[in-house]
Amino acid sequence: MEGFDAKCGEKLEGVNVQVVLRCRPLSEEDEISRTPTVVTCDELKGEVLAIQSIGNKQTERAFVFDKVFGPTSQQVDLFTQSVSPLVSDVLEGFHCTIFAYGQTATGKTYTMEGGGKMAKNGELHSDAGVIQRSAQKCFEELEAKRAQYIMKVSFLEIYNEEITDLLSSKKWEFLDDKSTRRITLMEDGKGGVFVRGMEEDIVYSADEIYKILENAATRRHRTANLLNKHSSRSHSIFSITIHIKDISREGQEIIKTGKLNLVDLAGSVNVLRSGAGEGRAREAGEINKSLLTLGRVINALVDESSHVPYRDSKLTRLLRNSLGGKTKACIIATISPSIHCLEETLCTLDYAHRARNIKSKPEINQKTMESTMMKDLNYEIDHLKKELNATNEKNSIHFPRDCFLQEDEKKAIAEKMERMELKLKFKDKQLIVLQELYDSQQYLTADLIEELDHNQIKLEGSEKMLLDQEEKYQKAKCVIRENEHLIMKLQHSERELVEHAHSLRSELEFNDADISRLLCKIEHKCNIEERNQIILQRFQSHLTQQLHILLKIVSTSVMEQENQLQEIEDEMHSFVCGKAMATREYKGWVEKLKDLYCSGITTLDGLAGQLDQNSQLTFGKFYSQVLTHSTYVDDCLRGITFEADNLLKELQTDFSNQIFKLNVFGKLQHEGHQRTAEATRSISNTFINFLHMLDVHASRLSKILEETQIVEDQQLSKLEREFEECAAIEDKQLLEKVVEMLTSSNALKRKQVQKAINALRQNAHERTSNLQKEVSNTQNFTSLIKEQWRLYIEETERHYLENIAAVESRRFSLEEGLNDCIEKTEMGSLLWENSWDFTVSLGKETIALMESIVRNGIEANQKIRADISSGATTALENLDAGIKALQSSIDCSLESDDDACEKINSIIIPSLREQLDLKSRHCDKILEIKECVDKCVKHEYMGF
Ligand SMILES: Nc1ncnc2c1ncn2[C@@H]1O[C@H](COP(=O)(O)OP(=O)(O)OP(=O)(O)O)[C@@H](O)[C@H]1O
Repeated sequence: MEGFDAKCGEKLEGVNVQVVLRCRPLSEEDEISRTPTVVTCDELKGEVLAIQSIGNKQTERAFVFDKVFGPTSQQVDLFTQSVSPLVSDVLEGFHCTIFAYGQTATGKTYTMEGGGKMAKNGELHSDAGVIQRSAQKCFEELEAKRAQYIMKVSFLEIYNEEITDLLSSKKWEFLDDKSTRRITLMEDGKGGVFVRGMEEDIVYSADEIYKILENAATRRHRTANLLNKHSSRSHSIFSITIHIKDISREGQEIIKTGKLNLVDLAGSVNVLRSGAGEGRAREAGEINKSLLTLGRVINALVDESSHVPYRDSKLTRLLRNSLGGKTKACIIATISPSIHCLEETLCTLDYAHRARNIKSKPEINQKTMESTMMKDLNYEIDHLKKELNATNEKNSIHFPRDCFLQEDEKKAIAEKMERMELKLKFKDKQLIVLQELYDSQQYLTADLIEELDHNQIKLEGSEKMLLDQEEKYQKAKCVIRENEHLIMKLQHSERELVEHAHSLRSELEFNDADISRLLCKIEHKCNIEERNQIILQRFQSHLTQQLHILLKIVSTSVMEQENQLQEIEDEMHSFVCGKAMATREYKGWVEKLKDLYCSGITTLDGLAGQLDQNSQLTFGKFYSQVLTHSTYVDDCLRGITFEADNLLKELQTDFSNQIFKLNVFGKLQHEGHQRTAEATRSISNTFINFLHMLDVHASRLSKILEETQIVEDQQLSKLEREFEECAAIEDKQLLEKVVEMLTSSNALKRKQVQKAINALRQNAHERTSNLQKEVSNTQNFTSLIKEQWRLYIEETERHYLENIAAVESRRFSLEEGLNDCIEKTEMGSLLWENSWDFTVSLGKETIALMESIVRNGIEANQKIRADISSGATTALENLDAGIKALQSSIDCSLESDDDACEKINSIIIPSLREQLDLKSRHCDKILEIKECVDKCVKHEYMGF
């Protein structure tokens, strides 16, 4: 039908595509959940307002369309106002297309096919869609005009860029055989396309169309269940073609051909939001491809671009004439008022609004009967054959009733039928020949497919080998990982050993620090002893000084006594001289007194000498004791120092031995590490080489595979191309030179196919031998690497055992050395404890001795003091007795002696006072010495 001669058609000026908008009501769920609406429809103005919230702002976007149908609009309203005029145009000979475009579930199918409820008693249901209503209108109008017509319908579905004929009843029985079910688009050689293998049903009433729709719906339902198909993801095209016989103004018989395409497009759902999985994404992608291409076609048409990408999808190829061509087009854009669909709604509104700018140049398709019959005969043969088959099946011939209204026409048609039957027989023969050709082609194709399968199997074998290699590679990787793990463990144990050695070293250092602390203590002790010596020396000097002072005081006192006695003697001498006469008789008494005094003084002198002697003796004892003590301490310290020195020297020697051993051990460890590192480095190099080789082989393999694929693809596509070309050429020429062409074509094809097969075999053979070579290379290399790896493992194990033995022996010797150290340290500490006890006991003994010495000295001094006191008392008593005797002798004699007596008294009293003073000073000094000794001994020496 695309092949009508347009020159005879009426031409109209370019008209814009009509775009109507339909907004569905809210769904029940939306009503229940009180979903807000964001779309307002003004049917009178033909305007739609969409309210958009961006942030806190609300913006309204207005879109104007040719017609707007709000949520309350009915099916009949839409049909009457927008579709019905187009149906009238179809009956005038125009080609018209109605697209339903919009988001999923916005009512495209509802608008086109209705709500599923069919007509009852010839009355359409209020839910009936555009298809039913159009069909009804066509029949009603044609019947009303009593026109002669033939009406045919076709129903196609495009899903994943594959076309399915929804009318082909036979084919639906072989759902598994995809090749029989799918039909293809072919170029008609005049710039148009036709659907090869598509069935067109001749219909005589609207009811038949309803039935067809019902059947197609059932089939689609079955397909949906079998292939997980859904109307949302497929495009459907329902076409009604009407050939109407008419009389032109010039009185010529003409045939007008009107066609109405009713297109229910796939839902324009956002692919990303659809949650499509891998398979679904492909589906969505393909649908998107069709929709995108439709969008691009619309854009190109709006922009009046030089290239319109009709060929990019099957949908646009099929509907090429419907947009921007000679067809009148109407787009019914469907939207939902729900806020949840706002984004898609805005897209639909933009898309539809833009489509309003598309212009097309509709033409009436009408031809004279003769030319139509002549020119379309070839095209009609196929269809007539089908019609004949259909009528044969029903055992009668069906033509529209109106075709038989006149006898002339009946005769003409009968003649025509005869002619056509003859032609049909001829065509049948041609068809048989063609069928044979087709069968031979099928065999060839089957052979080729078999060859391809064979190659595929080989390819799969190669892939399997590659997978095996990959598996081996993975295993080798695992072994490497295990060995790495082993090496890491070894390194870990080595680290632990080093840490242990460090801890031992730190313990030794700690012991060293202990020993140095002990040395410090010894030094401190020496210092204390030195200080004690100094204190003792100071005490000694102080005591000597005090004793000197005491001696001095005693000698001064003796001198003073002598002076005083001298004075007394002088006085007495003068007294004696002055009073020689008067005192002669008392001379004896004085002589006696003098003797008494002399004896007292002598006693005192002896006592003082005794004191001096006693002090010197005490001092000598004390000094000798101090000397003995200091000699003891010196000897003791010297012995201890000697012992400590020896001990320290031994310890130092031990330490240096240990350090030497540690150094040796560290060196050995270092060497072991180096050995391990070198071995690891060598093995890693080997493995890197191995991996590199594997990479090289793998890349070579993939390259070979790629080359094979490319070559095979090229050859196959070349073969396909050649076949296509050949088929196309044959299609054209077969009608004229079927026999010659068949022969030459068969020979040519055989030759080409043979050539291609030979080339394929050759290539496959070459690739297989290459692959085998590569695989044997890889195997050799892998076995080499395995051997190297085994050697490496053995060497590593040997090193590991050696290292462990070395570490064990070093550890043992270190332990021994340390035990030695510990024993010596314990001995040292025992020695120090003994020396400390000895020093303490020595100190205690010395203190006790000194105390006893000092106590004896004090006692002796006290005794001397008591003796002196008793001596002095005796002397005083004797003096008192002498004086009393003298007084009693002179009391009654000489008053003049009073002066002499007073003078003597004046000398004697100060002398007595001085004596008392001397006595008290002597006592004080003794006390001072005692205090000083106490202080020295208790506070400074004993350290209280
Ligand atoms: N204008 C309307 N009035 C009443 N019901 C409607 C209307 N539009 C759509 N519906 C209902 O909404 C549901 C979905 O509609 P429909 O299947 O026609 O959507 P669709 O756009 O064809 O979806 P898809 O793209 O998935 O094929 C149906 O149950 C239909 O009855």
